[in-house]
Amino acid sequence: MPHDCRLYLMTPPQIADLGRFCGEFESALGAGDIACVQLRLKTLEGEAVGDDDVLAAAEALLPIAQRHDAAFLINDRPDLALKSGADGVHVGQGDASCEKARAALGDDATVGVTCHNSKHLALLAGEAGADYVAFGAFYPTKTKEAPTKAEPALLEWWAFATTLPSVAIGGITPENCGPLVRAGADFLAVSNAVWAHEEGPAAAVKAFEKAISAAHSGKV
Ligand SMILES: Cc1ncc(COP(=O)(O)OP(=O)(O)O)c(N)n1
Ligand SMILES: Cc1nc(C(=O)O)sc1CCOP(=O)(O)O
Ligand SMILES: [Mg+2]
Repeated sequence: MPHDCRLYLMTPPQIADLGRFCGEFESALGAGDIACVQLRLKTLEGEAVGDDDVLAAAEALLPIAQRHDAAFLINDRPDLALKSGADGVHVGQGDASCEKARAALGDDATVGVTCHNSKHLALLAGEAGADYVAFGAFYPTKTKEAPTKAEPALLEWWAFATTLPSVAIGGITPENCGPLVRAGADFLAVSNAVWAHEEGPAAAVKAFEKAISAAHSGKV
């Protein structure tokens, strides 16, 4: 039987109304087991998101994540992770290096690294001290223009070859997550499938839990 796979929730790239979003965030986290949250704010009407916006969102969301025992990571910026008191940071290949993020945040912080569909990048990230490696995109995604396409076989190989946790990302939904769970993904990183779910984020989280559990028990 595959080991447990858990949800890793990414915020939407834009949060227009932080007060309202806090309610949705609380309802998603209250609906099931979410291991980790990533605050991933990107451009708003073509304008780069300001540091103050990230810090304000972190200040509002971090206590909610803590109440629900979810680790809270900041995307891209080790400096803002440090300032906000987050548990860690997720860095991509064009962001600060894993080593720099670790030096800024210390040994206890969580540092995750984007590795696209590359065993080589993932092995380098592991050597550099990453706490997890992220592979993607597994499915077409509306959230960003993903530069690479990854296959479940990569997750299988990773789980066989190493003990470092893997995160699968990109267009993952309750309906398509089964092969990733069965391939040994430790975490499913999801955004649009939760925030744009027609019955709301709590229903989405419950649907993911059901689908993960069905995949573990071999029903899909
Ligand atoms: C868990 C996780 N995996 C991959 C990414 C993508 O990071 P990156 O390539 O730096 O792209 P942006 O998210 O910065 O657009 C991620 N954020 N989280
Ligand atoms: C942020 C991100 N990175 C990806 C990668 O392939 O590295 S795919 C992606 C988008 C994830 O959001 P959704 O669940 O809405 O598809
Ligand atoms: Mg990045």
